[in-house]
Amino acid sequence: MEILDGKKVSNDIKDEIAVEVQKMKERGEKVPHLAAVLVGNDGASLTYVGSKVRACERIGFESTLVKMPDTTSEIELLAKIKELNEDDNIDGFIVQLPLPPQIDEQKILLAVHPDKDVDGFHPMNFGRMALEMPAFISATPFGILELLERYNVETKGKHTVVIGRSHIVGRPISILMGRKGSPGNSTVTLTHSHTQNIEQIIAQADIVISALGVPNFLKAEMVKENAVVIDVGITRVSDESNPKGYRIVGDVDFENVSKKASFITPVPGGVGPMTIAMLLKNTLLARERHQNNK
Ligand SMILES: Nc1nc(=O)c2c([nH]1)NC[C@@H]1CN(c3ccc(C(=O)N[C@@H](CCC(=O)O)C(=O)O)cc3)C=[N+]21
Repeated sequence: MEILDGKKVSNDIKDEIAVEVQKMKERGEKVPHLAAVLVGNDGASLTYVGSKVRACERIGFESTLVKMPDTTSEIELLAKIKELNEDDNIDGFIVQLPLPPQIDEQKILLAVHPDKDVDGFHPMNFGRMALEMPAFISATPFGILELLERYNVETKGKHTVVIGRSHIVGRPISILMGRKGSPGNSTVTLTHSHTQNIEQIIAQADIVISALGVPNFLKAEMVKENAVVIDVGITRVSDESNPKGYRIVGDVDFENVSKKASFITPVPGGVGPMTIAMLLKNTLLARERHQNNK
């Protein structure tokens, strides 16, 4: 069994990006600038956005954190998005999800200019991704592809079973794994809450991607010998012995599944850190495209 070390690979990617930033500086070019909009003060969202901003600092990007109160109206958020769309200093931005209930998420995602949509959540980018056109690929699925590629995990002709059909992970990764090229060329089954005989389907998988958010869902008995197991679950469970008062757990019973898997991602330290690295990669791409369009 080999661990797909997202922590290490994400650090490698950040180092690679830092080299590119240094070259930009030497050419006298403006460095990439990422903005993140955070509405409200959800604890987990604050943590993630904080990590994104810190990562920007580390690699030499500029970053802006826009904090808005949880009473923000849809109109106010749309006005902020318009401002960021028009601000030539900002190469890319994200609106951290989830949003408070008074705000319609779909309206917000549609308002982000596709060229600045480094989350890849706009239907234009999703559609371009599905059609194998150049696009911003959302960071979590992009991170999974990058991990598979860097560890030379064969995906061609393999049966990939995706568990969960969320718009930000399950659905896009099910499309990406079946696209032409490498990683890709996989035969994909997308499973969800209405899937019948899900255990029989998972048992046939060469690659299992679990994006469910149910701790310990995937047990050793459920997976085929030598399967590749990607754990996208991140659930906070309270833990008094941890200084933070919680720890994060994945969907996979790592201790037992790892004995059977050929490759497996840990939680923490697997897909999570890759998400941040690929967001930075998308921001670098946005900067380069922006530069070339001038
Ligand atoms: N507009 C938007 N874009 C996102 O990309 C987005 C979002 N909204 N909302 C929430 C999810 C979740 N997400 C994570 C990012 C990093 C870790 C991460 O670094 N996890 C660490 C541990 C972090 C911890 O200790 O909590 C790990 O798995 O090792 C996890 C989850 C991005 N998301």
